[in-house]
Amino acid sequence: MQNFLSVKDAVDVQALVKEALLYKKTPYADKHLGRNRTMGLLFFNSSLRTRLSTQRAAQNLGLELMVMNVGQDSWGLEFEDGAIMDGNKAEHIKEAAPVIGQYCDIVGIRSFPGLTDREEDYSEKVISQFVKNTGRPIVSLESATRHPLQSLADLITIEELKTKPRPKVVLTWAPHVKALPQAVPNSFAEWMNAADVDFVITHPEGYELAPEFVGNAKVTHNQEEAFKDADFIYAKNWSSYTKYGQILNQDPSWMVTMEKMKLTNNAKFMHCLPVRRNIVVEDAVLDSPNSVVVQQAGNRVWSAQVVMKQILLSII
Ligand SMILES: CCC[C@H](NC(C)=O)C(=O)O
Ligand SMILES: NC(=O)OP(=O)(O)O
Repeated sequence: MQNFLSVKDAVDVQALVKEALLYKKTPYADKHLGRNRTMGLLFFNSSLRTRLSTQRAAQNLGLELMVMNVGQDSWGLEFEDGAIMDGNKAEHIKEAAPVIGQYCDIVGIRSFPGLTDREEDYSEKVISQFVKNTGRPIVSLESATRHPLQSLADLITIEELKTKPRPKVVLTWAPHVKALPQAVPNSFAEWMNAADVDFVITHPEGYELAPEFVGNAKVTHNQEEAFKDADFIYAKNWSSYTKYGQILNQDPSWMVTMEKMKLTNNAKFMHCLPVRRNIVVEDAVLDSPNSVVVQQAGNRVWSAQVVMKQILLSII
């Protein structure tokens, strides 16, 4: 595994899930694999789960760690080719990335989209420049259009909790007070399309995701219809892709409630977190035994650990 940017970097998705579940039972099985190796974690944006779970996974593999908040701890970085750097960016990615590559054997990058220029965001301008210039394997800690470590953890959770060979999994849009990226739903959709699940996406009109992520999923604007007989409900807000970065709808009727969960086949409730209680989902659902959001977040360690193992095996 050269880089981990999307499901395409997982040669065998099911094998990755099985290895991750094995790590869950034996977390220190490869405790020395990362000995004398260093991983750098660069955050352009906030994080709790990604920041802590990737550090724990690295520790389980004996990796040394460096963590940096880009822009606060380091210089502001310029990504424009040919830029005349007379603004507030002190360093160009063409220097910063290879220098980081001098210190780190693997580099994780979190960089959210700007949500104003769709072409720029969907070209993955930031993470692709790190891939081009660092000279080391790059792991996405959520990029402009994907969040693969989250999606692998989501699939691990579904695999360990499913009660039938091919569960019905529903990705439902839910309201939010801010315009959020499409990265999590995009990534969840492409991993579900790569898994053996009956996958349904439901959202209001105007929130269609990019076709390359929707794939063969069934799509409906009727949320109640989608919830019928579902085994997993995955709630997430995202801003419009078609009217890029806009909030078109804050209709509270799309919030996930116990009433709606009663339409399902006793479904588990999933969310990548952080979640806005009583905006995205009502307290009663999050506080019910059907909510698996904490177990799902715990699986981020095994998701990161199995990816780091694959990357380490490619550089040792
Ligand atoms: C893991 C989710 C990170 C981010 N969420 C927020 C609230 O910014 C998002 O929606 O992409
Ligand atoms: N789900 C997730 O990636 O959480 P953080 O943004 O807190 O890392």
